[in-house]
Amino acid sequence: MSVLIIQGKHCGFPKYSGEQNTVNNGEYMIKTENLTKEYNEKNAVDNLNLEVGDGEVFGFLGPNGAGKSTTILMLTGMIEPTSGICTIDGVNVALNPLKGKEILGYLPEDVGFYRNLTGYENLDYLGKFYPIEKNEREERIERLLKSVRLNGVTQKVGEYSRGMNQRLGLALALLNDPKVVILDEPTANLDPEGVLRYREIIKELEQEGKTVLICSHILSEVRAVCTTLGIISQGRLVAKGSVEEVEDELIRQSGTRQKIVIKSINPDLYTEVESIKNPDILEIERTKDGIEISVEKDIRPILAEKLKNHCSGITEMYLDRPGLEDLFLKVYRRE
Ligand SMILES: Nc1ncnc2c1ncn2[C@@H]1O[C@H](COP(=O)(O)OP(=O)(O)OP(=O)(O)O)[C@@H](O)[C@H]1O
Repeated sequence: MSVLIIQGKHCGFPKYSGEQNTVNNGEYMIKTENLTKEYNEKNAVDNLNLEVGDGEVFGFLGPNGAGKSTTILMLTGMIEPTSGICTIDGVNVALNPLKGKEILGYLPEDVGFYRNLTGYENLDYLGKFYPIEKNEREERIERLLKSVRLNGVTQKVGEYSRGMNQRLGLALALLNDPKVVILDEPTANLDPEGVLRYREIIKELEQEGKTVLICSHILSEVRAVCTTLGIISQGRLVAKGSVEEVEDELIRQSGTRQKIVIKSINPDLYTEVESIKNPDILEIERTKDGIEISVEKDIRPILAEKLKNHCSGITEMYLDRPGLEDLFLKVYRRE
């Protein structure tokens, strides 16, 4: 998806109807209700119900063609839903895209800028579309360019590397000091130093209480910065929760076993664990230096508590399960 923010060809905002267009969302900053987008009689997004709370850093994941970009285009008011609604901080963005733009900062996958202007000139020109005083705008531009390490760069954007272009895109997404930030593949073109700085910026946004939705295929990156994750597949939300909860769900969907491995010289360990009645324990196996417990979810704190008085011979206890990337591949390779 290649988008020029504000003036690009994809900015075909639906007209503001003047209807009542805010709803009470409780604490949700991003909310979709039965959000559907149909293309060629097929639902790219299919009755999607998504809720992202105030201050969450939410990772929005899914295999190719799952409907992520289509969802983001609806959240940013760039395309209209076929049915259902989406709100940002209670604002129905399809009915009031201009209000939505005040609340929202958006970094598209390929952000387009004016090639014959510098980074500063681009931000200054595009920043004039926001209701920000000149002095405030200039101060923010200086600060944001410094934040993305582009301060003092006098090159025209046409001479920027892809990474520099993406960093400028992040600065633009934050220019209106948005409550909600949507980032589409924000690290795709960044070098390792750029990725580190990006992570710091996300931490800063989190500390400022912003709500951030990050769409990325780089799962290790998502895992590093996101407090919650959601997985969309065939236009529907199939898992949502903390990273651990989503991993648990993928383990379930993939039929993978996760194990708690306990190393111990204590011969009574097997019997001790067998006596613990916990529905998340599926199977216990003896190994040459301890036991392996197949579990529904990570119950190490419970085991540690139950075993603390009995099994002084425990030398090691760890969870053995595939990471998010492996699980994702297992579940979605067939799609
Ligand atoms: N403008 C369009 N016209 C017709 N079909 C479309 C259009 N945009 C998207 N689609 C279809 O909708 C489905 C979802 O596409 P979308 O781009 O939202 O997926 P995605 O999750 O962002 O994928 P990727 O990870 O590859 O970017 C796909 O089947 C795609 O072919």
